[in-house]
Amino acid sequence: MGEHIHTDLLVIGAGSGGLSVAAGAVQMGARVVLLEGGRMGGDCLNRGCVPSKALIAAGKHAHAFGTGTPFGVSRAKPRVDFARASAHVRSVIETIAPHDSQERFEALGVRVIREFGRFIAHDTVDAGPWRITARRIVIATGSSPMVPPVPGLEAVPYLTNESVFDLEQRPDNLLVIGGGPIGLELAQAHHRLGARVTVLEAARALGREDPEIAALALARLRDEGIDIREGAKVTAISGEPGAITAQLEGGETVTGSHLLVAVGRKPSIAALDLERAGIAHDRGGVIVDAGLRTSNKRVFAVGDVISGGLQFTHVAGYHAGIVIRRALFGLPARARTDHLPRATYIDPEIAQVGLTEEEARRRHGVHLEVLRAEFAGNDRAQAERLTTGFIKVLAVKGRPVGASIVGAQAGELIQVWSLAIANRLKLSAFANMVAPYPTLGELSKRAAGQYFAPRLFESERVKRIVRFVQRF
Ligand SMILES: Cc1cc2nc3c(=O)[nH]c(=O)nc-3n(C[C@H](O)[C@H](O)[C@H](O)COP(=O)(O)OP(=O)(O)OC[C@H]3O[C@@H](n4cnc5c(N)ncnc54)[C@H](O)[C@@H]3O)c2cc1C
Ligand SMILES: NC(=O)c1ccc[n+]([C@@H]2O[C@H](COP(=O)([O-])OP(=O)(O)OC[C@H]3O[C@@H](n4cnc5c(N)ncnc54)[C@H](O)[C@@H]3O)[C@@H](O)[C@H]2O)c1
Repeated sequence: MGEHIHTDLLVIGAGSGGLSVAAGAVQMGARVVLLEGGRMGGDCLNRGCVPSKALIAAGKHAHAFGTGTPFGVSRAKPRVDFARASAHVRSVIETIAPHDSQERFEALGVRVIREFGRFIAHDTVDAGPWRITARRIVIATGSSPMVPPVPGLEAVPYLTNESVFDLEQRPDNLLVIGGGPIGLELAQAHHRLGARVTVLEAARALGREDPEIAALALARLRDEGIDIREGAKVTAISGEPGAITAQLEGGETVTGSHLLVAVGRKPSIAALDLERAGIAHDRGGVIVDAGLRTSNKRVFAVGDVISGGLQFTHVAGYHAGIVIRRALFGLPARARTDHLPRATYIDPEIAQVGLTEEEARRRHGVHLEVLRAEFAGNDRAQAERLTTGFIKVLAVKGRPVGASIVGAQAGELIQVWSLAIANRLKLSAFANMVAPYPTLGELSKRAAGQYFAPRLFESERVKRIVRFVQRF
């Protein structure tokens, strides 16, 4: 047995959530121990956001060879060196890695132990030869790819987000099971780098998004040549390396050289022995209250491991702030969800914050006003021929309660709406703002303007006032 460590805060997992908790807490003077059994940086850095966005960027360069004609730049067939694209992905990870590294965290004063942890008591965790007893413990163990119980799947080589970024050779014909953000981002990136891609989605692709937004995005992906099949339930898998066949309900079969499974996530809790610490959980993960506290009062959870939570890096970071306030300062901080944005980095990009139109209509009924601005009506979008897309703002009594965007830079454009919803700003805040011309950002002002236009331009009262003032 190694050392028995006593500390203020023990963080289990050094991914987006755990690193943020550890960095914040140690800089505020707490004694912090951080456990990481795998790679520092967790999924986002090593197998998630960072490699996927890097591969998408490579795909964008290849795609640009075919889109210049309207600008007077003739099309050409790109020669893609997939191994170099992979090297680019690795080098982006390596460049960012020092920020999440053991060295950096040790320099901050965190005691980093590279072992998997498991509870042995309410306040104590074993990790390799170490035993750690802590006043507060944060579970930040994240999630791993869910593998559906499809007969035959285990007998063929299949890829997940844990292996797909290690490919050195382009898959010629990629089958993707799952039409969520992981499936579609990776489908488009590989397609642009020269793969044939078929997406098999059991229900509706982009099923969480506003249906109008999903429809527009999916139409574009299909136009590009990606075969997206919805309502395509895979009932069996067979084959061998290089020729894998998915059988669909109804009997149809689809064959590809590679298979990527992207059907959602399962929480990483199996090895934690949560029962030993009296921590309630279900299939979705660790159960927490609004303050992110588990059924064990000294234990909190952040990020993907939370049951029913939103699984994004920025959400894990937001959770970290709540836990620091509660665990270190005893403040009654509570996690909100109404202001949390998300973006899916397909082209056209999709972004959402707050309620969708459907949700807003259900909650606010006749009080809901839907404000829109089309990319085609924006001068910068015209200049760049980025005219596919729109922004939809859901407004109630002069305030935004949600915004949905599809189109170029949606993830950037959503941010003013995140700011507005987080701070309960009124739409008049957008009217007061001046946006530089010509920018896509003017779309937000245009959408907000839709709220005031009928009130100003169609109001008999306003017209009477103007006529009256003009007499003097
Ligand atoms: C392909 C893909 C693309 C994505 N793209 C985006 C994106 O663009 N934007 C976005 O916001 N989100 C994205 N995500 C989601 C994002 O990666 C996660 O939401 C985020 O990583 C969650 O952070 P976390 O800290 O909860 O967990 P993780 O980052 O998974 O970290 C958990 C860590 O805990 C460690 N661990 C597990 N069990 C133990 C244990 N018992 N003891 C010690 N250590 C343990 C693991 O090794 C891991 O390092 C993407 C995910 C994937 C898979
Ligand atoms: N841009 C981003 O921020 C980003 C990118 C990737 C992932 N993520 C995060 O990771 C999470 C997981 O992503 P995901 O795409 O794996 O999951 P998801 O749950 O969002 O989508 C999975 C899809 O697979 C389908 N599916 C499930 N079982 C199936 C089956 N047997 N056959 C065919 N289809 C099936 C579902 O209907 C669903 O549409 C996301 O919810 C998100 O939080 C975020």
